[in-house]
Amino acid sequence: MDFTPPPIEDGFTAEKLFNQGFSYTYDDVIFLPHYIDFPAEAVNLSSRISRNVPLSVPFVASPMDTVSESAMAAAMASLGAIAVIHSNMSPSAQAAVIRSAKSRRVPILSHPVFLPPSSYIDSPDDFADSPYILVTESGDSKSKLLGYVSKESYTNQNDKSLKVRDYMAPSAPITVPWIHDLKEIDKVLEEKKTDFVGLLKDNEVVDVITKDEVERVKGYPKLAGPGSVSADGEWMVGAAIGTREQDKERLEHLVKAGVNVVILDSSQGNSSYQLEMIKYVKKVYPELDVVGGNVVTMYQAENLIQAGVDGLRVGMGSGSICTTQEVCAVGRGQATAVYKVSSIAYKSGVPVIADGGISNSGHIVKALSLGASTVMMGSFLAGSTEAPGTFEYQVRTGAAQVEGGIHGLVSYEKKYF
Ligand SMILES: NC(=O)C1=CN([C@@H]2O[C@H](COP(=O)(O)OP(=O)(O)OC[C@H]3O[C@@H](n4cnc5c(N)ncnc54)[C@H](O)[C@@H]3O)[C@@H](O)[C@H]2O)C=CC1
Ligand SMILES: O=c1[nH]c(=O)c2[nH+]cn([C@@H]3O[C@H](COP(=O)(O)O)[C@@H](O)[C@H]3O)c2[nH]1
Ligand SMILES: [K+]
Repeated sequence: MDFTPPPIEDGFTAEKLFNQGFSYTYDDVIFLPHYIDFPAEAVNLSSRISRNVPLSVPFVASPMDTVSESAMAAAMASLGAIAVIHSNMSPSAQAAVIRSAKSRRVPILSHPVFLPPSSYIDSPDDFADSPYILVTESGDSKSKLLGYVSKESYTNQNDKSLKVRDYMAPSAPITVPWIHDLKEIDKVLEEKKTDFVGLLKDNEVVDVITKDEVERVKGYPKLAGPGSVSADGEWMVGAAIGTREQDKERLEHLVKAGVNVVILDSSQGNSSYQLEMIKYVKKVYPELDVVGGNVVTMYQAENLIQAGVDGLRVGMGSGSICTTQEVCAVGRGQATAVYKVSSIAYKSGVPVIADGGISNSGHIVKALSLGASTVMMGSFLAGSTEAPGTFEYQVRTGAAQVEGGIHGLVSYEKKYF
């Protein structure tokens, strides 16, 4: 950068601000504007959730049962981000969620509905949130496709006493292999002049993708990189485990399902239990990245780094529904926690996940500018999965805004408040 800033000390450097004994949350601090000498598009958001797991977009969906299961994991991976599957389910169920997310190629959430030919449709609700009902020989996703009924043809159908076979579209819907990505699906929709296709995996219809959905997702702001695809060409998925004996068996299931990074899910990560688990993972699965936490102090972080973690999850009491500070009287303002832990983690090449308390893209810019490599979100993402598809848009506009936001900051040599 050819611009040399004028020697005017104005505001506080981060070094000074975060060493006065106070603890700041994101909303207690704001950066001073500086000098811009590159376009927002020049900001590259690609990052790493842990030492060896790269992301095109620095967002991580939190291991919460209201946030991260297969739909969120597929959507995050397709956007170049990642989700961490929660562990409030059996090990085999958690492994199945990982497999289902890794076996998709489109970020569109669909829940296909199937009926046998001799059944009736009683109300539009029978369509659930799918615009089509597929008619198959035995009414399930694995049997022969016979035809389909669209929601509007059902509502226009005046004689509701008819069986679906009497008014279904006679031609079986077009199907394509599940491994088709959006571009390939779009081509088939054009060529076959159809409004939707079924995705077939081992002769089972696993998804129904409509033209409208493809148009909607295509319209999103461009994203920096490809989806977060692992070396084996599959989408990347994370998973949370605890630090008890039975979590070692859980981990075995997850590794077999292809998990790419495992997060030790604890409100206080600096414990003998977690140190043991970190050493266990590094010994038994040296190829697997393990993230330790949660931590908020340099001492906690140092212990986990010495034990061999590949990432640190930072936050105590920072989550929107977090009760740690009220319940246990421990925690730290998230801006201070991220700044302090990042200030030593980067010396060991350990990426920091700023976990919790994100409710707007300004918080994301702050977390990343204070030293985090990625931000982990729960409530900011949870609301969007109700309306399938808003989630992708939220992340994409978040990424675009963050590109813009960081744009004004990274031109700093040091950060001023
Ligand atoms: N920032 C925050 O406040 C965070 C809160 N959480 C939430 O808290 C939930 C669980 O966190 P924790 O209760 O801390 O779970 P935890 O599993 O870390 O601890 C639960 C209790 O079990 C004990 N324990 C853990 N491993 C043990 C072992 N091997 N042998 C004997 N005792 C052992 C712990 O000391 C603790 O008393 C997470 O699933 C998440 O929902 C999670 C992360 C961050
Ligand atoms: O004390 C807690 N009790 C809980 O039940 C709980 N659930 C989630 N979390 C933590 O909050 C983070 C998500 O925070 P946001 O919703 O603000 O993104 C998550 O990533 C967690 O760190 C919890 N903390
Ligand atoms: K939290």
